[in-house]
Amino acid sequence: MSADESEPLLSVSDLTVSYGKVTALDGVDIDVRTGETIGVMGPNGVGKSTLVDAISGFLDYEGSITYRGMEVSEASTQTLVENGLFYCTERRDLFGQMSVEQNLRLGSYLNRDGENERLEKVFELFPRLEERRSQEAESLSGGEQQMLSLGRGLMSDPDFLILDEPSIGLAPVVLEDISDALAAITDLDVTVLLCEQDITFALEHADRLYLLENGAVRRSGPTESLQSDEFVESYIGG
Ligand SMILES: Nc1ncnc2c1ncn2[C@@H]1O[C@H](COP(=O)(O)OP(=O)(O)OP(=O)(O)O)[C@@H](O)[C@H]1O
Repeated sequence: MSADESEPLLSVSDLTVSYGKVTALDGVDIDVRTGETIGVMGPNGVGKSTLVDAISGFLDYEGSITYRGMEVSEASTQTLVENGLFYCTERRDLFGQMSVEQNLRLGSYLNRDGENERLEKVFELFPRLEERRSQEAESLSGGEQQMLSLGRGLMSDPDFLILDEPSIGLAPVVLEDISDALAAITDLDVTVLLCEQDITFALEHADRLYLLENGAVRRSGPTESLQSDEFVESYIGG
């Protein structure tokens, strides 16, 4: 069976999420297949964080979100994580007074087998974290905290990594490190859902893109086919 005929790993169907009277997402459909890197694009306030919060089971929603065939609203966070889903939020959620290494080891709390090997891999990807392994997380720069957040995600040995704006607020030189790490992660056959405002970053990494506007999917398709799309061009042009 080719990849296209297989069941999606994640299937979002007619998803609507409201905060009181504000409808943040309105009838969104997204499929992610094993091995793909999917970009979800859009400017501030378009609904990207709402989408990934809902997929990770943190929000009530209408419609359906299935991960490995399980309806997310009916699965516990532990079940989702045990089934390979890991969510790296733009908020990073690090434990500031714990060391870099302790934060990383927390990522593997449900799966200690192979933890030390995974730690070595993360340090290979991010030598700056190894140099700072005993330093408190809150004393890291923004870019280093982003590396730590990504590294902690990898410590869970994920099948499906959800990244909410990994490029946000980073200086270009740090962005290059994050970009290299993401390329290495996708080479490891981890399926990735990448929410991004930075179109250059998304175009570089995603196999397919969904462009959101006002809480709805405005365009979707393979990255190459959207590169010359006039809506995408107008978005790049600002
Ligand atoms: N807790 C909340 N209560 C009320 N409205 C909310 C809440 N969280 C988000 N919203 C609204 O929902 C819409 C989508 O927000 P969301 O954070 O999902 O967008 P986003 O695309 O992730 O933006 P950003 O890139 O700025 O993080 C916005 O209009 C936002 O103001």
